[in-house]
Amino acid sequence: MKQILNFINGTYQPSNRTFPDRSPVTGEIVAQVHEASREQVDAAVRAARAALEGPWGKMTVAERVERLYAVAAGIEKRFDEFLVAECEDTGKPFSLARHVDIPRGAANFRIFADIIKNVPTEFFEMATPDGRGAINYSYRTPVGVVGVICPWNLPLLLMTWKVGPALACGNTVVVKPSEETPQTAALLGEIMNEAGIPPGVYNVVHGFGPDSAGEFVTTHPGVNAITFTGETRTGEIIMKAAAQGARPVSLEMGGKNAAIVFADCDFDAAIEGTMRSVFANCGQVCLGTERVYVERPIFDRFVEALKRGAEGLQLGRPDDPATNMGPLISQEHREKVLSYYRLAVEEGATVVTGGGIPEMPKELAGGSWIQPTIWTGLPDTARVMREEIFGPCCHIAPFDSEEEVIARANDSDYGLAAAVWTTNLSRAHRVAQKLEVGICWVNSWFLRDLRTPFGGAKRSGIGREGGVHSLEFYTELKNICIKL
Ligand SMILES: NC(=O)C1=CN([C@@H]2O[C@H](COP(=O)(O)OP(=O)(O)OC[C@H]3O[C@@H](n4cnc5c(N)ncnc54)[C@H](O)[C@@H]3O)[C@@H](O)[C@H]2O)C=CC1
Ligand SMILES: O=C(O)/C=C/C=C(\O)C(=O)O
Repeated sequence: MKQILNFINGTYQPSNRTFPDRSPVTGEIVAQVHEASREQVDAAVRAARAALEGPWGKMTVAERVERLYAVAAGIEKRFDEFLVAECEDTGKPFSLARHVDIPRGAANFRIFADIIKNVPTEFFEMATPDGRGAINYSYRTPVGVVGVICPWNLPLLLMTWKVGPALACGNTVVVKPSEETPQTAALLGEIMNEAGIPPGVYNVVHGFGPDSAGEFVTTHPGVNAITFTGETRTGEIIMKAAAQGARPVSLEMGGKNAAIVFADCDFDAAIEGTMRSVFANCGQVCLGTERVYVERPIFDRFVEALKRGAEGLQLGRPDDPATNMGPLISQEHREKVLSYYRLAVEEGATVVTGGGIPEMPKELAGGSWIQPTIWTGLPDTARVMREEIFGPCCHIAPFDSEEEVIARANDSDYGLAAAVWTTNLSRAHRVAQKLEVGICWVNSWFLRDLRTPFGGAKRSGIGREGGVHSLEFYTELKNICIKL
């Protein structure tokens, strides 16, 4: 059986306790994961601290950048290994991971290497009473040891989205991958060694949240800052842990994202984009759409077309080229999503399609498969309309005016992302500016320029990462004032 080890101070380390890594596709155990003890987490944090003082801390930006390029190249060189590991853990189709997860894993190192090379600094001249003046300039230093707590939905993509900028800024990291998806974070340790990243810069500790590696990392006084993606309730717990020592947090959390489809949209593009935003990654994307609002004149046509699309999705093994939807991450998560499928009916929804468990071939029957599902007929007050489900499902509601739909889209505790579909340019700007979200796509979805700010409003998060915004979190910005 494959063993997934902790990666501490540049070496792979077993531990006394293991837990199973199950395939969401078949339910079979694919590996045993070594759960880091409190002492191992402490060793990882101490290694990360020591690395700050060692060769890593002494490197020039140019030297760091060369190594980050080598990490990106290392991922690309072993692309297929990352692909297989990621799909084994998540069950997602190869076609998705090949185009999104693995290339982004490499891009996250390359882009932040580029950014750190080119980052400008502020400079202010000032007058002084003696007439000689003074100058001020800002100077960035690493924040220190960064705790990186990751979810399971886009494991390599989201982990490297944090580790890339953290290392570019000269920090060291202790990564806690999700217990569901430990493989690619562990594999990345080999790439780090091959790329000449000194021991202790990148550490990986496996385990769970409470009373396990997640809690040990976030409560460790040697960790200077914590970045997290996952559920809002977990983010709140981590924020409390970070309060001890007044440590900064970057939190990217849940969403209940709306898509707004105006009657003047490019209909086919809106259907294609909404298909992706609802069903990609089996609906397990924090940016995904769970509430679709469609202007009344095209409502029936839209519901019919999305239904056709959902019913055309091919569920199957990740390596089957025909597959375009995988299973949910686990039986436990499927139980959660199915509880919302039942709740939708109890709350009075009309089930347009789906609503249950699909029939799968015998060899896949142990997987966490679920039907893509569409509802209509719920009031905006229904729990299904207000709580994050994180599955391949959406509710479609008609609307009659721009003001009405903006108010309904904004009527949410969350504020992560939105998609607006219209060919009216003025309306696109007007609506996008009024939506209470961190990211608004117009006539697209998940079109990502990594230099742009990324994060959520309201209960969807705190802070922005991406481009120079990541530098705000991963560096201390110091002002140096020199009297001339
Ligand atoms: N919006 C998003 O990006 C995501 C949302 N979710 C939602 O969250 C639900 C729960 O999924 P989980 O994987 O359990 O998400 P989670 O938020 O509980 O877990 C994310 C990470 O946090 C760690 N963690 C959990 N509790 C912790 C604690 N007390 N201290 C430190 N670390 C802790 C976990 O081990 C994991 O690495 C899902 O059903 C889904 O609805 C899950 C993944 C991503
Ligand atoms: O950075 C991205 O492109 C994607 C981010 C997605 C999430 O944060 C998520 O699904 O949790």
